[in-house]
Amino acid sequence: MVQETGVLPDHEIEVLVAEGAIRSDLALEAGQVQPASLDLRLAQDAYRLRASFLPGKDRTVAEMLQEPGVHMHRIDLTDKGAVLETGCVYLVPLQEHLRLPAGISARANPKSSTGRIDVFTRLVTNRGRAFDDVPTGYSGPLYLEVSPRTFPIMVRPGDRLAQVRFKRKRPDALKERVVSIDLEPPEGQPAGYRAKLHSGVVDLRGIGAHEAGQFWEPVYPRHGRIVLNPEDFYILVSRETVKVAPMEAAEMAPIAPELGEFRAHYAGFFDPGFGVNKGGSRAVLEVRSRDVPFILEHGQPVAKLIYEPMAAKPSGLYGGKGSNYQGQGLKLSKHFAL
Ligand SMILES: O=c1ccn([C@H]2C[C@H](O)[C@@H](COP(=O)(O)OP(=O)(O)OP(=O)(O)O)O2)c(=O)[nH]1
Repeated sequence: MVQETGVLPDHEIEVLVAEGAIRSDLALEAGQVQPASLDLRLAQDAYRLRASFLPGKDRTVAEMLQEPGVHMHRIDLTDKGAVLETGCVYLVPLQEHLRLPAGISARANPKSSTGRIDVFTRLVTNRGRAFDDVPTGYSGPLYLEVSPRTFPIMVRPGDRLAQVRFKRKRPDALKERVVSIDLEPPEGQPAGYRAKLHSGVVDLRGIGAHEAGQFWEPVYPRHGRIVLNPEDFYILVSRETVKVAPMEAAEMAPIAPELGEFRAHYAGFFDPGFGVNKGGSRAVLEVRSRDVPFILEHGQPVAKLIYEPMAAKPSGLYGGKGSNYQGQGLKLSKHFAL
């Protein structure tokens, strides 16, 4: 049954494609429509920006890019791809364009695999005054701001770094669940991983092709505690198992600004069906401390999951073919082999 309000499932996203509300230069690929989101694909070039920007209510992104000093150079991704460097901000046009009907808005997030390699992405739209939110009625192109933080990344046209959810009206949250950190792993096992700096390029097409030990070192807590070094990026795991029912979609959000100077996630969408499996699935958390060293303790709340209703049940749920993180415990991104 289709609800008045809620997050659109795969089959309703396909209707948006058929009706021209989602258009793209090339036909959609298999797996691009997920249970409650659409993966967005990089187009053919990338602009190295001097600094991140929002166009503001009177300008398109293309107009902004033409202003003096906004971008430093254009990089062609089409030949052998290109390496995006750490510490730099890039803007990449996406293959997908939107012409949203009244009552449908969209919201983007990095994909989990993107967040897990410490690549920060945000969606930018014409006349946009906020990142990642696309208002109802938006008609125009989409751009992705990409900034690799720890590892340089090799990208090519068609790579899918971010995803977008579509919402009918403004669904009220169904519930919230606090997510806390697990720093008491089984005997002899790490509680997480810390990224090694200056370790090499991560090729986004290289699934399982990178030796984990070259890029990560295991983290072993003492007495259920670790100290986050402000320069470093950590992959940790939730103490709770997370479950998202077929008629729900969840998004991870900061728990409260007063919680301290660290952030516990970059990639926030949890699909319908996630964790609905024997044994459950943990949330993988991307953690970074800002400015000061920070003591993290077992069971400390670090984020919350906000659950929203689906507008209808998806035809496919998370955990089917092509899902990389169902049933996960502590897990690095799919690019690494342990
Ligand atoms: O910070 C996060 C974000 C997501 N997830 C889980 C829930 C989500 O349902 C699943 C897959 O997320 P996403 O679709 O963003 O990842 P992906 O990179 O596309 O992986 P897959 O290929 O498995 O879809 O990973 C986490 O554990 N931590």
